[in-house]
Amino acid sequence: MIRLNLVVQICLERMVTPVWTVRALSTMSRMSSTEQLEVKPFESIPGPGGLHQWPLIGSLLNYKPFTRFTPETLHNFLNHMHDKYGPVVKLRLGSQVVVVCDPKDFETVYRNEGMYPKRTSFDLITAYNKRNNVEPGLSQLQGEGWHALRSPINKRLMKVDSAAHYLQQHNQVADDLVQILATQNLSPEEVQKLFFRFSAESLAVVVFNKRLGLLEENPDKEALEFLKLSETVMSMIQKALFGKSIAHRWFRNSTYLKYEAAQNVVRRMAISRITQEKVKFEQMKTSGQFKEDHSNLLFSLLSETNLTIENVSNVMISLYFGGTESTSKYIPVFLYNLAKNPDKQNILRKEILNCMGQDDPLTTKALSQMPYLKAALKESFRLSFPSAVTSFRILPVDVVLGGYHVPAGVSIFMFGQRATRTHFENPDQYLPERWLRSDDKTLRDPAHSMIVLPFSYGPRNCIGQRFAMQLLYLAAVKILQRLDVRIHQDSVNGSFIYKPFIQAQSPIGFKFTGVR
Ligand code: HEM
Repeated sequence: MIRLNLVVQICLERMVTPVWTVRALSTMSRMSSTEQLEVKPFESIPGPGGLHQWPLIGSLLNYKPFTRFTPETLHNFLNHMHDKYGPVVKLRLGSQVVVVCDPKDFETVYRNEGMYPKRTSFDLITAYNKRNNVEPGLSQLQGEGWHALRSPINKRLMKVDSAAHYLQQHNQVADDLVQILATQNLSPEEVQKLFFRFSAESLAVVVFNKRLGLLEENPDKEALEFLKLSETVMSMIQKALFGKSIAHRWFRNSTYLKYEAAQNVVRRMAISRITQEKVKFEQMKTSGQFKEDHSNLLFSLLSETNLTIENVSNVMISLYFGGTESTSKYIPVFLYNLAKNPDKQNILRKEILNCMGQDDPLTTKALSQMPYLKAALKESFRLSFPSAVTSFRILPVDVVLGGYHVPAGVSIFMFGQRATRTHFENPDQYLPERWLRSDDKTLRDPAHSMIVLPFSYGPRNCIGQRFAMQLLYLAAVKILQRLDVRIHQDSVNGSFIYKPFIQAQSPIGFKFTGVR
């Protein structure tokens, strides 16, 4: 029972897509009539049989004490399944799911997801919304309702320069982060918390139009309260996601009550801040100071006449929660790959110092001159994928995956992590060079564009990816500009788990020393 919940959810929220890898899907060839004749029936997809296919028990049998796997090592379990059964596997993971690991199959799934791609929503949030009469946010909605909310945000957030509007303020937040790392001797746990504060502070600039002061020596009481409650909200979602709470669906258990109490206050605080900004916005409009250029996300959404304060607040809360945990967890992973590979770190630092010196802020111009930085992050995504499964979809139509017929309505997991190993030479090495273009403009190590999709793909991909990339670039650039990053010998050695985003099994022991 416990695992059931986990299973469906585990993968659904972290599917990943970078702007740079997207290739036109129209290149996918249609199947010939001979190939269609060879399609094997759904029933013949290999996978564990017998009790393993039973609705409830089947899911439980995947994990400890029946196997060596846990929900946090789902990626290892899925690898084990593919080793045993091949590239298409049928499993019980909550419901019956089909897991695929061939990028050609990912392409087929994305190509057939339709206008309103479907992903299961978080049941804890759904329960809260229903009981409190709160309108669902982006990640909870499906169908036309999802599309109606996503469209106005999409046109703003997915613009090439959507994050750049906040770059100056984000530089300041990153400077504060580096100052703390350079001057304070923090424990691995404190460094991890610091990255959380960095992400929360940076996203607050976007969703509330102002800094909260979380990196100050003595942050203000309300800001700290907001941070603490945000942490409670996220840890309760995590608990429900991992099957440690299931009863919240039917009654207010302790996980639900903690979530509800924290979420009520977070919502109140968010609505109050956004209402204050609305007043400011109205004044700017009256005095003719407001320019309809969509670059300030909050003002721009407040200017939409069909969105209420409640709608705008819901969107902003979705962005804040969608972005803080994911980004803060990935910063140390990226740094870990650079710290473990000092030669690559030095190449990157050289590029940074060539483009912007030791004290300058990161600008869009400098960013455009840093191919190694982009390759370094992409290679980090390949080697240390942010989520156990790239993406998860329930399709509206039948498809053929790996030669098997998969009917509409079946849950499909796209297990990109396996592809990030099988499609590359020296897959366990951190080699940013594999993404650099050589003189003849061909990739040195060409790979299918559907393999490394940290933000998933298509109309339901990660809406905050430009912000995530900006913060990851900034954290790396600003830190390497001033500091050399190493790992304490006794610290983690590449052992990562997923909760639901990647994180080191225990906080990484970084050593930061000045490079001046
Ligand atoms: C390293 C950081 C991040 C990773 C790896 C990540 C990954 C993902 C993935 C994989 C999805 C599901 C996409 C799909 O099903 O196709 C998603 C959805 C989402 N992400 Fe992110 N994300 C990150 C940062 C952010 C940030 C910074 C924000 C906000 C500013 C954000 C907001 C959201 C929202 C609101 C959704 C739901 C979109 C929808 O259902 O329409 N994420 N993210």
